[in-house]
Amino acid sequence: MTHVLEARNLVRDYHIPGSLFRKARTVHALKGVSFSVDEGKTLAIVGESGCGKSTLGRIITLIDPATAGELLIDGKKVDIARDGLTTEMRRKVQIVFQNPYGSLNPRQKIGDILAEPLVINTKVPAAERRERAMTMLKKVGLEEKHYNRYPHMFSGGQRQRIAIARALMLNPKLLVLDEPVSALDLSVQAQVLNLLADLQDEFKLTYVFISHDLSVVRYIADDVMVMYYGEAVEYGSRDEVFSNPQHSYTKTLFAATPRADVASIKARLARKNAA
Ligand SMILES: Nc1ncnc2c1ncn2[C@@H]1O[C@H](COP(=O)(O)OP(=O)(O)OP(=O)(O)O)[C@@H](O)[C@H]1O
Repeated sequence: MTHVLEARNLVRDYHIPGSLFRKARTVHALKGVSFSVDEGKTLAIVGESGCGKSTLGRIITLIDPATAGELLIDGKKVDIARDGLTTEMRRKVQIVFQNPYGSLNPRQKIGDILAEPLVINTKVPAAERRERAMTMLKKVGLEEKHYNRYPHMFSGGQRQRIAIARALMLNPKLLVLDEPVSALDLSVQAQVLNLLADLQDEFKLTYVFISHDLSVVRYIADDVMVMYYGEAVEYGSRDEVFSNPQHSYTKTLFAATPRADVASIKARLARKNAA
């Protein structure tokens, strides 16, 4: 079976120019990271701040280039230097960021926010754009009456639903979710995680879920990759990694994390495991 996403030995260096007070230096943000994700599955990428999670997310989403390595999306090799990237390839991968306040244009109505990816990337006529935006609003648990409202009129959880809806407008295969629930209250986190699980089932979506929160990862992930200073120090199925962490960093990380599972998260996990 072809993986929806495969990374082989991805490397990313950042060159920081020198100044009067400091020598030029290179930050090795990713030091050769390899993994794959199959259709409909979720790979969680965990690690503390600065370990390279977001750098990896930006490379997978084709926002940033890698310095070396190979990236395959849906079996097709991506030019990691980004030259010659096709629109089709870009449409297959979308990203949802942590901050639903910052990622939506405050001056745009929700309907226009959702239609924008279609305006930029397709020739879909206006009436159909409106219809597709309305349909997507309902898929993420919002209503038609929200179409003409502005982002500031929504709660944090609703805004994250809007960001998810926008990411799905081009029917991507892969969603990179960069700390998508970290800014939300615990009960709202559970609702958004359940929505993501439902959308994954419905659209056979593949997720790369970037998080520092192990209770969330435990709920959402099929596989887990633990990163530490730009390296994958642990990579395996969720159960393997959680029940038998190998690396000393992972053991410390797990020991330091409170088990704050929400009741509804547990219920959903039980349903997922029983399926
Ligand atoms: N544009 C950049 N220029 C220089 N260094 C960078 C840049 N982006 C990231 N880095 C460095 O690369 C390393 C990895 O950063 P990255 O943001 O990927 O980590 P992270 O695990 O996502 O952290 P956080 O959770 O805080 O976002 C860090 O040392 C960071 O300082």
